[in-house]
Order: sequence, then structure tokens, then C-alpha cells
Amino acid sequence: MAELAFFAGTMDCGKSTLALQIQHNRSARGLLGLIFTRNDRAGEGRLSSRLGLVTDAIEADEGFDFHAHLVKYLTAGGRADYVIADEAQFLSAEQVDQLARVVDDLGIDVFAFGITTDFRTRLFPGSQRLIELADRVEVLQVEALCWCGARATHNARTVGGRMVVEGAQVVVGDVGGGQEIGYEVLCRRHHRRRLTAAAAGVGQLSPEVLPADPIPHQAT
Ligand SMILES: Nc1ncnc2c1ncn2[C@@H]1O[C@H](COP(=O)(O)OP(=O)(O)O)[C@@H](O)[C@H]1O
Ligand SMILES: Cc1cn([C@H]2C[C@H](O)[C@@H](COP(=O)(O)O)O2)c(=O)[nH]c1=O
Repeated sequence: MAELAFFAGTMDCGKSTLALQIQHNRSARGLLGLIFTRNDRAGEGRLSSRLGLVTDAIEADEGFDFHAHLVKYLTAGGRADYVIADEAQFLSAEQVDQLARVVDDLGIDVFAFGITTDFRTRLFPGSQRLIELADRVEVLQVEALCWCGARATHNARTVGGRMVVEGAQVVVGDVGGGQEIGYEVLCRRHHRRRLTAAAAGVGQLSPEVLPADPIPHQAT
């Protein structure tokens, strides 16, 4: 049976990479997919990963109707075995409903990828609806790390190097510094305290704050 799967995580945890891998593995076996995205950093109609891979995609902007698009495409003789929707946090609740109809009415697998919460720790509308509707929600296994070494669970926005908690929900940008408006992934504790790596005075992962317990030796 076709399914709606939501692959969720923070920024920079490998969601787009996984989307491209799913696309690669399926197309290597002769399956045909339609790839959608919205507001990718690489520009309109692109799905890009920080590992350097990029592919063309259909830009699903505000007025885009996934179900109508698929019906039109299939009616014209097109084939679609699966659908990939990256940056799904930016979709409206209605567009996620359309994706669910693609699964249920057209029998096509839909794999959606997105960050769950914004820089204020609030759910994005698309992610909220995906959590409500998806057959399965998978949190990515390659976790991004906070500067303290803990798993990063939240996305911080920085303006001029300082973490902010007010502003527009959508501002396309990247992690890694060097931009006026940027992002940094943090654990909840440091997100709550607005303690980015720069504010804490550390440039990168800090060895002193990693768990101090030694890993016990296994008897051989
Ligand atoms: N130079 C690199 N070498 C190895 N892995 C890298 C490198 N740069 C980025 N990555 C990996 O790529 C991940 C980000 O992938 P990406 O698909 O762009 O993330 P997302 O879509 O979740 O924002 C990082 O978490 C890291 O694992
Ligand atoms: C937290 C947050 C992020 N965004 C933007 C920034 C990026 O363009 C994307 C996330 O892309 P990624 O591939 O997952 O790194 O979302 C935003 O607009 N608002 C936010 O609060």
C-alpha cells in the first residue's frame, strides 16, 4: 500500500541528502519519481544537498496543487511511482492534504522532508500537517550536534551574529556563519538560553563539555 512518510529533523541533518539517495536508489531500479521542492537555497527548481549533490525539481510555490498536478501529469500519459517533496515545512496545510490524496487516491508513495520547528521553536504549518497525517514520521539518524556536543534539536536564527526570537517565519538561509542572517542548530538547553557557539565563546564542538563517562571496556 502506498504511504505518506515524513522525514524530519533540524537543519543540516541530511534530509536533502536522503531525498537524493531515495531518488537515486529508486531510479536505479527503473522507478520514476517526481521531485518537488520550495525555496531551496540553490534557487528555484533545484533540490540541493550540502554534500554537493543537486538535481532539478518542480518548484511547488504557494498556489501549487500537488494532486491536480499529478492527475494532469498521469492523464497526459506520464508515469509516477513515487513523489519526493523537500523543504516540506514551507508547504501549506492544504498542500499536505493534497499529498495525502496523492497517496490514498492515486496509490503513489510520497516522501516528504523538512524541519519540524522554526527559529522560535514553533511548528511550521507544513510540518504540523505532516505530523498529523503521515503514515510514519522518521527523525533522521545522523543527528546534527550543538556546540556542546549534545544532539541538536532546535534551529536558531542569528542576525549579525546574535540569536533572535522575533521576525518572519520564512527567511531562506544557511548554517555555518558568514551571513548577516544565518542559522545554527542547538540543543534545547542552549536554545532556551540563546547561547550560540559565538555567544558561548567557542568556535566549534567543545571537548570539555562532552559526556565525561568513559566507555567501559568490553571483555573479549
Ligand atoms: N564536507 C562534508 N563531509 C561529509 N559530510 C558532510 C560535509 N558537509 C556536509 N556533510 C553532511 O551533510 C549533512 C547536511 O546534508 P543536507 O542534506 O544538506 O542537510 P539538510 O537537508 O538536512 O539541511 C551534514 O549533517 C553532514 O552530515
Ligand atoms: C529555522 C528556520 C529555517 N528557515 C529556512 C532556512 C533554510 O532555507 C530552510 C531549511 O533548510 P535545510 O535544508 O533544512 O537546512 O529553512 C526558515 O525560513 N525559518 C526558520 O525559522
